[in-house]
Amino acid sequence: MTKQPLIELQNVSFQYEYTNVLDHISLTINEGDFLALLGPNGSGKSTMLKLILGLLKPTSGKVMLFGQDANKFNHREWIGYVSQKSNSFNSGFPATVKEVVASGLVKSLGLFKRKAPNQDKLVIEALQSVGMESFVQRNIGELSGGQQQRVFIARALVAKPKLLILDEPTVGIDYENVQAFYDLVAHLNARHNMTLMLVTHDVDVVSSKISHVACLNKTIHFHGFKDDYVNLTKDELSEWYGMSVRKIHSHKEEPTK
Ligand SMILES: Nc1ncnc2c1ncn2[C@@H]1O[C@H](COP(=O)(O)OP(=O)(O)OP(=O)(O)O)[C@@H](O)[C@H]1O
Repeated sequence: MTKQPLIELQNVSFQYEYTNVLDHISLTINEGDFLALLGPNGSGKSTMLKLILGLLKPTSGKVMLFGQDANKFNHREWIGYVSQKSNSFNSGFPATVKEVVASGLVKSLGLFKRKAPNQDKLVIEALQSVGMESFVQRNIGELSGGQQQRVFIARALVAKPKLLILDEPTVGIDYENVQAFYDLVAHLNARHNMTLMLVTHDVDVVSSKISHVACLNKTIHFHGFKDDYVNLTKDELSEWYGMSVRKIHSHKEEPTK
């Protein structure tokens, strides 16, 4: 059975003023994929996300979402997004976990529309899926960074998206919680067939979970299955990136002593 492409970038270029940031990018993400988008600082990852989220328009080329031209795409609720700084609310922030998660329904309901009849149920279900239902009445600022991150995943999940985009979601979270976080998203991918696009500097920690890797540095230097990425040499990667690259450990490799 052929999988539906959810995101297609067709020969997309983008420039800010005079700076060419993305150069003839073609990339397809299919239903069920778990793609890690890797690239050094300034390589264009956030710009690419903004093009996918409809916040920027390509200078040339085309963005297709769920088979439709992104300009005409009117199902934004199918795409969940968790941004880089979703886990840094301080303790005085005046919103409960319930309110934060419910705000994720705005996209599908419209800002000034009435509360969905089943809103409370949807909020609890979303919190259950990230193991945070017992925190529903708590203030978001009282939670740890890792707990806040889970709440923001629930906020992205409450509208039941088909595609979840995570932009460096584990910055500032300790190692143990990072592992738990990736177990959670891998579960969403494997059990709920949720398509995932994860933007990161470091693929090491997710190596066992992802299905595909794309390496971006203004152009796409590699896009393929994770196992093919694992078999690339360090030199190949460094040449493409123009810098030294940390490599994910293949299970075949001996651990370093
Ligand atoms: N609004 C803007 N105006 C002009 N140039 C910009 C703007 N936003 C980003 N840039 C430039 O575009 C390039 C790509 O930036 P982008 O934020 O997409 O990279 P990134 O891969 O997400 O980086 P990082 O890993 O540091 O977040 C950089 O050179 C950046 O300076």
